[in-house]
Amino acid sequence: IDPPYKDPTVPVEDRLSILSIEFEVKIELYVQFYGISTSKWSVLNGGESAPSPDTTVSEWADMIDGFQRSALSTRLGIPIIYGTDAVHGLNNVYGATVFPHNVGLGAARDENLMVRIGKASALEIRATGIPYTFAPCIAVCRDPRWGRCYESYGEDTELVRKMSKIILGLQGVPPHNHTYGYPFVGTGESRNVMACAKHYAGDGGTEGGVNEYNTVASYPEFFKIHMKPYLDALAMGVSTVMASYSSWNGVKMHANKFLLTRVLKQQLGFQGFIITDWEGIDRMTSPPGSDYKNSVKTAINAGIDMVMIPNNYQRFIKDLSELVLCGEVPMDRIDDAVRRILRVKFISGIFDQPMADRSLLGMVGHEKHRELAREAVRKSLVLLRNQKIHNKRKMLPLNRKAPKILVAGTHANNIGYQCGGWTITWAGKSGNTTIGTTILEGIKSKVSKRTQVVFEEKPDQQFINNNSDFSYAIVVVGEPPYVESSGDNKELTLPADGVETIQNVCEKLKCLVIVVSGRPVVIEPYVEMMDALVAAWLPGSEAGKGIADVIFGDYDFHGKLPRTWFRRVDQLPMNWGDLNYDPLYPFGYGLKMNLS
Ligand SMILES: OC[C@@H]1[C@@H](O)[C@H](O)[C@@H](O)c2nc(-c3ccccc3)cn21
Repeated sequence: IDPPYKDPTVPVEDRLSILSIEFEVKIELYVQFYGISTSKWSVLNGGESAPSPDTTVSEWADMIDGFQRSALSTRLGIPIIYGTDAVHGLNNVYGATVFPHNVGLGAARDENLMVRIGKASALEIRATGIPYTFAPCIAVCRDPRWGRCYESYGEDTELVRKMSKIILGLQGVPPHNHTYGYPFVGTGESRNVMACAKHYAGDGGTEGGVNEYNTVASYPEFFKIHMKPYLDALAMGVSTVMASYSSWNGVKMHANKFLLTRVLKQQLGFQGFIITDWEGIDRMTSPPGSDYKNSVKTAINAGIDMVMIPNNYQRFIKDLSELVLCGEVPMDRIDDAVRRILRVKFISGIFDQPMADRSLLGMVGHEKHRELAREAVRKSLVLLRNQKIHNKRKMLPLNRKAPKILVAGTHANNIGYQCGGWTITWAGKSGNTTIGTTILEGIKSKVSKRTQVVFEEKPDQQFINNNSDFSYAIVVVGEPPYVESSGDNKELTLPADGVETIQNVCEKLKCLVIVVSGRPVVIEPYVEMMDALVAAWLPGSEAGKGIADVIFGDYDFHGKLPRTWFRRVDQLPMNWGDLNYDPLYPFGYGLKMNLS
């Protein structure tokens, strides 16, 4: 007969108490690490440690079910929770729907769309057997020089709070009388996943936008700008919160007992679990890991419940065991962490349905999800400039019956570029990295059969002079993919080949420039030569269809800037509401074509 804690009809808190007593040796903490698993631990893949890019969904499910079977075969049979960064769809898995990155969703400002994206993402995540995603990032990016600015919904806290509704799609909608701060995951047929509000807190406020650095602010300012989105996450029943690598006023977040325990757990009443970032304990010191045992003590006593350890988990267990045995980490701190993790595991349904639901395999990359992503692309585009041509009609919407058009630019025919970082691989890559529609393909499918579409990635002046019969040109340029610290950038200039293409094309032809980037970039010097300018952010796998829908006039523009578009980087940081606010285009700016 199964022990009572395995009986789904027993209330969660009772299952919790029964199982907690069952623990033979309580000092074995839940160690979140990659690779091997046992009953009390869990498993994850970081951005770069997923199986090979061409792993099929069913091979993912086989792998994770394999981990789970080993966990269930132990004495207590406590299932693991496998975590992954599905931050804009199931972005690790080839063929999954890749939604626009958060900066574009912030431009769309559509809360209902966020819930639908969360639901669709949860179905695709669940198809692999994964019950847990390290999303959403609810950072409030205050400086676009930060390499993770595209993971933030915008510079404005209230906008980020609204977009955090994706949690309701990922985890399901809790009942109206749900206890504030108590984890919620729907376990019905909707197939939800555990979410993770990250990175707590102030990750988007570091000085100079330097990743993992230091956010300087008074507590009222820090709370108002960076912590308020966590109030919404707790209200929606977010199951987990990830601590930030960064510091507040010089104190590492992973060591901050006031913010982790006093505020988040005690004042706000968060009853899920707090997880470190990857090697977050190691990075509490410089060089990383240089005072490891003391960092373990500080982090666990500060309120960390689960620890993400990709490699040397044996050292962690040894150090923590010694710290508990000699009383430097109290047993009731361990009990609290274990209860929180088990609570979330019970609530997630993983005890009752530990194995992958193979009936969901067809959900990955489903046409309905791609249509949803196409809608998200449409709504994320921001029209920044739309000039009259020869004092007649405006550049946009484009004439889909034009006899001959030029499509140019490094980002016109490149799935990897339009998806950005966190796509198949951690940093993302150039080329045909997954299934989707490039911007060139979208244009070709939208124009008339008689229209000749010429694609030239980097046309020189000779090419333009030899082809003066183009009706107009569409130039698609932007940033190459980047992730975390590799995206930190003080100049924020377009790559030289992008600037050259704009100049070569737009000086001679009527041109629409589409910028594919994770953030505003330097464009003021070139704007005057553009007849139209669209910010497309990092639109994902369905960029081609969504962009063509709008620039040819089937839909009007909807997006508004989720962040200030600066003139020069020496103005940064510069956010809506600052004194000396002198942007090229202000927060909230966005034109329409006013289609009749
Ligand atoms: O992928 C797991 C987590 C992710 O959820 C966090 O948002 C992110 O800060 C993060 N950085 C690394 C990571 C950074 C450098 C080297 C190796 C891994 C791993 N992770």
